[in-house]
Amino acid sequence: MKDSLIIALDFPNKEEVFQFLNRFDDESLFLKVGMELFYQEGPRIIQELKEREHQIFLDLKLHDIPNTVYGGMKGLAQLGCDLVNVHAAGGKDMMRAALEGLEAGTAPGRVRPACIAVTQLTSTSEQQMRSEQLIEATLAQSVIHYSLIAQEAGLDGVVCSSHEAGIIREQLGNEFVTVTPGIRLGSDLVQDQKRVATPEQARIAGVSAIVVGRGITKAEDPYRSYQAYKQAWEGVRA
Ligand SMILES: O=C(O)c1cc(=O)[nH]c(=O)n1[C@@H]1O[C@H](COP(=O)(O)O)[C@@H](O)[C@H]1O
Repeated sequence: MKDSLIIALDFPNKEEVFQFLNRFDDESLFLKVGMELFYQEGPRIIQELKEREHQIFLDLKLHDIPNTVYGGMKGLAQLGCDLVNVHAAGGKDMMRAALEGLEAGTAPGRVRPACIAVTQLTSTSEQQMRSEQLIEATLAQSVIHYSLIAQEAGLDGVVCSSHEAGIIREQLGNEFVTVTPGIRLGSDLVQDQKRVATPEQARIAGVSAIVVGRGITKAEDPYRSYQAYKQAWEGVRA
């Protein structure tokens, strides 16, 4: 996952997905399947993308009681995805159960999917967090706290914004991965995101992998836009 640019396939059906992917020839990509696509196409979409040699982040953000998350993750592990996620707000016991489920569902001899925890969504501002979640700490403190409990639960890393990635790396070490959505090139619209950064800023912050959706998928020329993001992401060394 290190240094990856993950493309968020936020499409309503697989026809649009494959139309989009046809522009990439045989390039092997890191693709994120989220709830929009998965709820329509189901587990088969993962299999079809894996058959084309892509790496898959299945982003279903599980958040439920430990027993339910255990069962959910046991099933997801059998799909052969590379990365899955939960909400850290579900708590340490839930995150431990997620890992146990993944281990139970991974076939012998196979590597279990990596598991990361969403801290504070990149569409959440500090003001919103305070007024809606009644958290009095700063947004960065909340993200670091969630990262700490995710690490204590044994998870592989977190989803956060590039703004918090540097301090997480400093406090929790280089092995603990940070995956950051909310990535925009200078000229792109911010839309519903609140904590955004450019690929260059993400690289300088020491982010492990960036997630880009609409900046590529909704661009007039998606392949060209992908190249522009990739160049910005790969062109800067921390
Ligand atoms: O877990 C995620 O992937 C995620 C977490 C988060 O805090 N913010 C966030 O935007 N995402 C996802 O990352 C993608 C960002 O898409 P764009 O804003 O279109 O680049 C979407 O698919 C979101 O579901």
